[in-house]
Amino acid sequence: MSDDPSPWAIEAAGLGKKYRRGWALRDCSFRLPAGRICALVGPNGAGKSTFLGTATRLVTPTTGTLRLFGVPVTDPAVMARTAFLAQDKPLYTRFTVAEMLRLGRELNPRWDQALAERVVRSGNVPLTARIGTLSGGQRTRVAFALAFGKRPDLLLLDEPMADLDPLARHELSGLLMAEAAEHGTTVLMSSHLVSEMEEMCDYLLLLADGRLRMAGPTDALVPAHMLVTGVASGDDGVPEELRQQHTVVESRVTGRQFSALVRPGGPLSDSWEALVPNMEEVLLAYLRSPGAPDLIAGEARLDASGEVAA
Ligand SMILES: Nc1ncnc2c1ncn2[C@@H]1O[C@H](COP(=O)(O)OP(=O)(O)OP(=O)(O)O)[C@@H](O)[C@H]1O
Repeated sequence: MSDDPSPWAIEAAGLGKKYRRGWALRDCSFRLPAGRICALVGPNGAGKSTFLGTATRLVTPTTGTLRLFGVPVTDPAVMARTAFLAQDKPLYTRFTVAEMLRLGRELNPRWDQALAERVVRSGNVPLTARIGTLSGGQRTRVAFALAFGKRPDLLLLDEPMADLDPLARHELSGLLMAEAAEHGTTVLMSSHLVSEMEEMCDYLLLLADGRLRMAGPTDALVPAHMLVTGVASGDDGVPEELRQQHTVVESRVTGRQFSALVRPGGPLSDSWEALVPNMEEVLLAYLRSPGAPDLIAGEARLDASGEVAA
């Protein structure tokens, strides 16, 4: 989208949402380049749906600002460019599938009927069936068809794959990646299926307890870590040299051996064995270690006033 004022699909600056029980999202600042497929991960209650709610104007932030393609999310112009697949997949149960797609066509000027029908038909969902008679997974497919059919520039998906069978997940994630690549669509997708996210996504946001713990391109974040094992030494078994020269995200001592997930600050000692972790190992280490320093990659950094952070 060359005429866009901004190469950033999402810019969040100091974004926060406070409910009576407390902060659901706190001081969330990052930016997501247009055209990326981004995983939004984190434990239950981390604030993922709350963030997606702010991007779809269903949730009004308590603090901060959010811009989509350089335009404040409060500007009605951005709504035509986004599609949202909510966790509970709200659809009209009395409508038939065909009527639901017709509604999509009438409400959206960029509607792609052929694509929407392809998504529905490839799951053998009859166009004449009433939504209320469909299985959970079939309804999800119809909701996918509505979101894809809108041909959005930004597709926001809240746990889209949760009730799909493995075959349907595979097929729809393939379609999602192909559509995104062909049309330059930016996708932000929350999910607990980390290994699937690792295959699909090239950008990552990790939320925990309402806070952004990690943000950036996956090929910058994941390889910034190593799994290190060696002979335990020192007071608590974790070698002092490891702590002094590298950032230890998580460590464990079993008998005479220590193991740790670290962000190397330089070459690692030859006396330790080092392996490259996968995305799940990195995410789990951060989630088990709330005190570990956050990792916001340079490209993703924005400060609370919306300036590019150092
Ligand atoms: N409308 C609301 N009123 C009060 N508290 C809310 C509301 N919506 C969310 N919360 C709280 O905000 C926090 C974040 O919730 P949110 O739904 O954003 O988490 P999530 O990461 O999407 O979780 P999950 O993986 O379980 O879907 C939770 O503690 C939740 O109880």
